[in-house]
Parts: sequence; C-alpha cells; structure tokens
Amino acid sequence: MKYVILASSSARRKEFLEKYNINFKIQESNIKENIYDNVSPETIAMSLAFQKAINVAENTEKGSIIIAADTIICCDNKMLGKPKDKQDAKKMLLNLSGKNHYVYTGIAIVKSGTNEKKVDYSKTKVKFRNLSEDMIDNYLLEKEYEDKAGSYAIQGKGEIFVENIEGSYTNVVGLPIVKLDKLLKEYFEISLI
Ligand SMILES: Cc1cn([C@H]2C[C@H](O)[C@@H](COP(=O)(O)OP(=O)(O)OP(=O)(O)O)O2)c(=O)[nH]c1=O
Repeated sequence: MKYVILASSSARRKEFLEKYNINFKIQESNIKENIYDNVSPETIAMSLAFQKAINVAENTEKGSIIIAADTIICCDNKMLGKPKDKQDAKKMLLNLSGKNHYVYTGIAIVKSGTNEKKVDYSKTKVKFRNLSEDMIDNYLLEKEYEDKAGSYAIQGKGEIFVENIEGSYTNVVGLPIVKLDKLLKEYFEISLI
C-alpha cells in the first residue's frame, strides 16, 4: 500500500477518504489562499490545491503521495471563498439567492521528491431558491457557514437553500470523489474501492 497524505484541515475531506480503501494520514498545509479576480475560477482552485500539495510535499519523505484540494464558488462572474465574518456570510447568501452559481474544486496529487504530479478540477452548477432575509438570519444563528466557501454547507442545513444541482455532489462538499479515484487510478495506481 502506498503512503498517502491528505494535505487538508477540512473534516469533510478527511471523512470522504475514511470511507474508502486507503491508508492515509493528515498533514495540514500552510499557505495563504489569495483569490485573484482576473484569473479563471478553475485556475485559482487548481493553483491553490497545487500550492497546498507542494507545501506539504516539501516536508515529507520522498515517494509520499500527497492529495490536496481547494473549493471556491463563482456567481455572476465573481469569486467567493470563505466568509470573513457573519456580515460577509450574509452578503454572500443574499447574493446567491434565487440564482445559479458554480462550485469549483481543484485537486492536486503530487509524489514528493519526484516530478510526478496531476492537477485537475471539477465544476458543479447549483441553483438556489429565493432566500428571505429571515431564512438567512436564522441559518447564520448556527456556525455551519463559518468555514465554507460561499457561506453554506449543502451537506448540512444549507441543503434547504438548494433547488437543484447539475454535476458532482461530492465536488460541492469539497472533494470530487469520482474524479479523485480516476486520477489516482490512472496516474498513481491507487484505487479507492
Ligand atoms: C459550498 C460548500 C463548501 N464546503 C467547504 C468545502 C471546503 O472545506 C470549504 C472551502 O475551503 P477550502 O479552502 O477549499 O478548504 P479548507 O480551508 O476547509 O481546508 P484545507 O485548505 O485545509 O484543505 O468549503 C462544504 O463543506 N459544503 C458546501 O456546500
């Protein structure tokens, strides 16, 4: 069994991998997540995922396989990351109300000490219903929004905002598992199932 490291502090990403046939350990990356407006969302998501993977690869033994991901949201051609505070979260949810937005998750897989790497992304279209200010205020009473791109969690009470989705559900939660399994299989001879 190859040695796999998940370069993530995200509980959701850890839970995904725990379900499958893979021995892994967690080593968190330490990068600054800047979002630039003049770069495409998929490029930003892939670039941040790659930076996370490389940051961890620098501190691991040669041959370790490092998996990292980054999730961002794009609505009306504007990119949204995690909210700074409750006010910022409210602004984001008001902005998402009644509209379609896109969730992008970049994935990077890097073999430390070698030139082997693979970077890709997944994109999901999410349609929000119309949200009243009361619904948003009530949602924000709990902390679910705090560390989520776009300020909602589809896997939590945020599901009540989602009219429908087109594309991968696991991508919205932060780790497109089908894409990850395909990349691991094709390029690193690792199978999740
Ligand atoms: C839209 C949405 C996002 N999210 C989460 C997935 C990501 O964890 C988070 C976006 O932040 P990220 O910067 O992608 O990840 P992170 O900071 O949580 O973890 P790390 O960088 O250490 O890997 O938003 C949900 O859990 N549910 C959702 O419905």
